Amino acid sequence: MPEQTVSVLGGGSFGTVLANIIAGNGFRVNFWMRNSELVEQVNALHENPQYLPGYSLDHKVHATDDILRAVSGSRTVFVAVPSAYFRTVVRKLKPAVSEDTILVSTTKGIEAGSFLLMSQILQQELPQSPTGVLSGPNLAGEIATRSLTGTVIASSSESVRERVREVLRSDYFRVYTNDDMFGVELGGSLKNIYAIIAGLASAMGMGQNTNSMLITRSLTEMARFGRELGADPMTFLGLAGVGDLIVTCSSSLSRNFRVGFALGQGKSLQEAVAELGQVAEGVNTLKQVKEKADQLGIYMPLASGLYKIVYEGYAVDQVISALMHGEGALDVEYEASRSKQLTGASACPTNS
Ligand SMILES: NC(=O)C1=CN([C@@H]2O[C@H](COP(=O)(O)OP(=O)(O)OC[C@H]3O[C@@H](n4cnc5c(N)ncnc54)[C@H](O)[C@@H]3O)[C@@H](O)[C@H]2O)C=CC1
Ligand SMILES: O=C(CO)COP(=O)(O)O
Repeated sequence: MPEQTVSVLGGGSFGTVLANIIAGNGFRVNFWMRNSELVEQVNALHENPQYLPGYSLDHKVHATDDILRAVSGSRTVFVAVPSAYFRTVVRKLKPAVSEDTILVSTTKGIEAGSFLLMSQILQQELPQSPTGVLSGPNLAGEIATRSLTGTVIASSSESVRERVREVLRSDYFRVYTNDDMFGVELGGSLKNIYAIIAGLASAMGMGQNTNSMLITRSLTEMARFGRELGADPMTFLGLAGVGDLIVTCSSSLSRNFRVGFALGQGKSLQEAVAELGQVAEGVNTLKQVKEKADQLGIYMPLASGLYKIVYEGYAVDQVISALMHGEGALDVEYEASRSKQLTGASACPTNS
């Protein structure tokens, strides 16, 4: 059987571990990145010294800076570039993809202005190709050390789900499936907001009680927002929802957590982002989600509180005090959602 080719676009840490898992499964991987100097280093050293120094890459990983060559002849293309550049990058693929090319986004962000998720951008720009979304508690640094990891491939197409499982599953990477692509993708984007809050709380010396409350209330808020936008709220109970929320709210490997931590140390957003030197998608996602929640009247006290701190200059203490003294709140919102169905009333009359 001839060697099959898979493409991975984006030479950051996640693109790098994905390329290596796929190559380890016997596929040739065309690994695209913009930076031609990095291409040479990756091909010569079999390592990505900028993003994952010391992590050996399979010899079936071939880096290139030619995006059309990277995708031609490939049936499956993973896109792992930051959301701010996603549309520009995928537009370039037009001449090289067809209805036989499966396109999978791994990017956990929301387009500014349009509120489109990355799979929706794929469908706009390359409507003939079937799409999927890969999401879950997948810190690249831990995948690189072969920590046992679970991920989710979400797509309405069974053949997309099956193909991605075939390409990615391995001894240390288990692939689950979900057909609620919108919910999975939204969960992956929303959790970055709450990871920033968890990082901030950690820098303030808060303990596990606080972290636990934050994660649980964040999950409520995410599911509430998702349900209003048409996601299946049950999706948030899976790996791409609560799973990813737990890991990014608990690990300093998360860039969003680290931005929050820097904010909690009293640094400005600009300082926090500059110090990170990589993309923390939650910074933009917060803006998009706050705007959407305001437009639709969705109650999001945690996201709104963070927005006040980050974008409106409120003192952290003032925001925390308002949250802690909020009006009575339900622990589990099942009753609230049921009463909404029965009465048509707002789903979220209570405070977080
Ligand atoms: N790093 C991680 O642990 C995980 C990341 N993700 C998601 O995957 C996406 C990619 O993340 P990472 O791989 O961590 O890398 P990253 O976000 O640091 O950057 C990815 C790559 O995109 C490139 N890039 C930057 N600007 C570009 C532009 N204008 N045009 C083309 N390429 C550009 C960078 O040079 C880098 O090679 C993010 O949206 C993230 O949410 C998902 C799961 C885990
Ligand atoms: O999404 C991730 C892990 O699942 C990575 O999180 P960060 O982008 O915060 O590093």
